[in-house]
Amino acid sequence: MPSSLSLGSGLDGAPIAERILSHHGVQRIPSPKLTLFVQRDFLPPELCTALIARIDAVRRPSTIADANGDAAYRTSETGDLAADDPVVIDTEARLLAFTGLDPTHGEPLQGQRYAVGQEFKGHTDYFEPQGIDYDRYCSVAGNRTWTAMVYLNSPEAGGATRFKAADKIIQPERGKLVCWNNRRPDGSLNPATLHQGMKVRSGVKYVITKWYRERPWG
Ligand SMILES: O=C(O)CCC(=O)C(=O)O
Ligand SMILES: [Fe+2]
Repeated sequence: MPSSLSLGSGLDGAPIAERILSHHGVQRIPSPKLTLFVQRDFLPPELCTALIARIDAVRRPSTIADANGDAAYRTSETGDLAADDPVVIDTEARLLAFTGLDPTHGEPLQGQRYAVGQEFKGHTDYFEPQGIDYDRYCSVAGNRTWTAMVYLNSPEAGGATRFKAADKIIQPERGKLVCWNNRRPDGSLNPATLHQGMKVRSGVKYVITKWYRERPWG
C-alpha cells in the first residue's frame, strides 16, 4: 500500500474528513452530533459482484462482542476476506485513496450477508470500555476509530442503515459507501453513532465492512 496516501489512524478525524470531502459527489449527512458521509457508486458493479462471490465462499453466522442475551440481535452471516486476494487488494486501495485511513490500522476486510428477516439491531461499532470483552478485543490495537461500509447489491426491500441521532435512514444501493467517525472531534467515543442494519424484507443484502483502530492491527 502506498503509505504516502495515509493520513493516520483517524483518531484525529479532521484530516480524514477533509480528504473525504475533497472527492466529487460525496455527501455529508447534516448533523451536529456525528460525522457521516455517503458516496454513491464508490465501487463499480463488477467489483461488487466479485466481492459477493468471495463472501458466499466463506460465510458463517455473525458474532457480537459483549453478548447481551438477545440471540436475535445480529442474525446475519459474516465472512473474513483474504488480504492477498486481488479483489480485496483493489477494494482496500480504493478505501485508502478515498479516506486516507491507514490500512495498517484496519481490521481485515469483512463481508456481511443478510437474508430476509435478518438484521443487526442498534449498536455502536466501538467496544464499550466497561464491557467484559473490552480487553480481549482492544488490548493490542485499541478501540475503533472510523467505519467504512459498502453495499454490494440493492435488496428488493428493507435493509437500510439507520442513524437515529442524525435522523437518517440510508438506503442500500449497489456500490454505495457509508463512512463515519465513531469519535467526537476530541477523540472521545461518540454514542450518537448508534446505528442499526434494518431487517431485509425482500431479497438479500450484502455489505463489506472495514473498521479502523487507534493503533496498528496485529
Ligand atoms: O448492515 C448494515 O446496514 C449495518 C452493518 C453494521 O452496522 C455493522 O456491521 O457494524
Ligand atoms: Fe455497525
